[in-house]
Amino acid sequence: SLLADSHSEVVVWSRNAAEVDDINQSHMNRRFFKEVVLSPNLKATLSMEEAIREAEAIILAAPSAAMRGVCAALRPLLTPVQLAESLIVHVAKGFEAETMKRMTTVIAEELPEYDANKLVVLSGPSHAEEVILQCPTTVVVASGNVAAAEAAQDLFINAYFRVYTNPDVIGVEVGGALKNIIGLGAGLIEGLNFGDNAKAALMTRGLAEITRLGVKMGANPLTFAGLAGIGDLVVTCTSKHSRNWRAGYMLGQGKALSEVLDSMGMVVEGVKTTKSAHKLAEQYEVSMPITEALFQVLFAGKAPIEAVSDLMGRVKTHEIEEV
Ligand SMILES: NC(=O)c1ccc[n+]([C@@H]2O[C@H](COP(=O)([O-])OP(=O)(O)OC[C@H]3O[C@@H](n4cnc5c(N)ncnc54)[C@H](O)[C@@H]3O)[C@@H](O)[C@H]2O)c1
Ligand SMILES: O=P(O)(O)OC[C@H](O)CO
Repeated sequence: SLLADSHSEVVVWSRNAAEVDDINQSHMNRRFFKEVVLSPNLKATLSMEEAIREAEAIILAAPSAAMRGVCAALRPLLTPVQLAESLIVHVAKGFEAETMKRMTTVIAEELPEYDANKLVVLSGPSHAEEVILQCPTTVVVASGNVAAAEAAQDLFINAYFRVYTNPDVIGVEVGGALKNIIGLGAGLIEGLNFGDNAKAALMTRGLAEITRLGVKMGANPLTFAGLAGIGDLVVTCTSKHSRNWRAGYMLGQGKALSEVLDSMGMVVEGVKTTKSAHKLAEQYEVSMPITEALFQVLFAGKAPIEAVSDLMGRVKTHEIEEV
């Protein structure tokens, strides 16, 4: 919808025939956005081949768990011209669960003929529910290739969608993935009725552990002070639109994880990301107490109230690591 506001031909590929019909016939996507009328520039198709035919830019917007499969299906459809010239941008915020790989790594592995350095990640505080209403939104695009990042900036930027560039692909991907864990925690705190001090604490100390792991993985620490770090963390921990926050809220109210996920009907990236980050923390020997607490609640049956009590009772320490 955002791209169709500034570009004449935008085609969405979907597996869902009802969704495709709704977009093509009524210019609506009522499964997700009840009352929004979409641009007539936006078309939908059930055929991936048709969606990417002659595409100058390809946006990969599937959930992280689906990214490898989507790219495997895309590979034989890309023409030599597209492999050499098309921009590929992904917007997924998570890791591959089994391998803990970042999305640009997964995409590069599945599209070996495409220059991996040209891949772009777009991230930042950008709930679709607000972008589609043209509410002012800012994001960051990162690529190892400055020209690719700037091409993505030019592709997406418009009067209500401001796009910054950043060369730090690792930081932007890690920030976008890990903020979802803290979003789950913020919802959980609210579900327990623990108030705003606790939420502020979770966001602040959450950013500390996101930064700690990100830097060990090779990120620039300053990226976490930007849109893909604190920016997205704030929106996920405070917005009524956040699926991660909502899932955490239900957990805090005592609902079981399976019940919560069944009721969402949309991806809650933070659940699988908690498992990945838990493993990454071990691998990189980084302390991530909030992630550990969420891991215990999600996968080891620990009561949320007990997890918070454990967090508060940890051994006393300095705030700033170098001290
Ligand atoms: N929703 C947002 O506001 C938002 C903003 C920025 C980034 N993201 C990220 O974008 C990604 C997708 O999130 P979403 O909000 O669209 O999730 P969603 O659950 O709302 O929608 C996911 C869509 O992908 C489709 N899908 C799932 N598996 C698929 C597969 N194997 N092949 C093809 N299609 C498949 C689903 O049918 C659905 O239409 C996530 O990583 C999320 O973190 C979401
Ligand atoms: O609804 P959430 O929690 O998946 O968050 C969506 C986006 O990442 C917000 O920027």
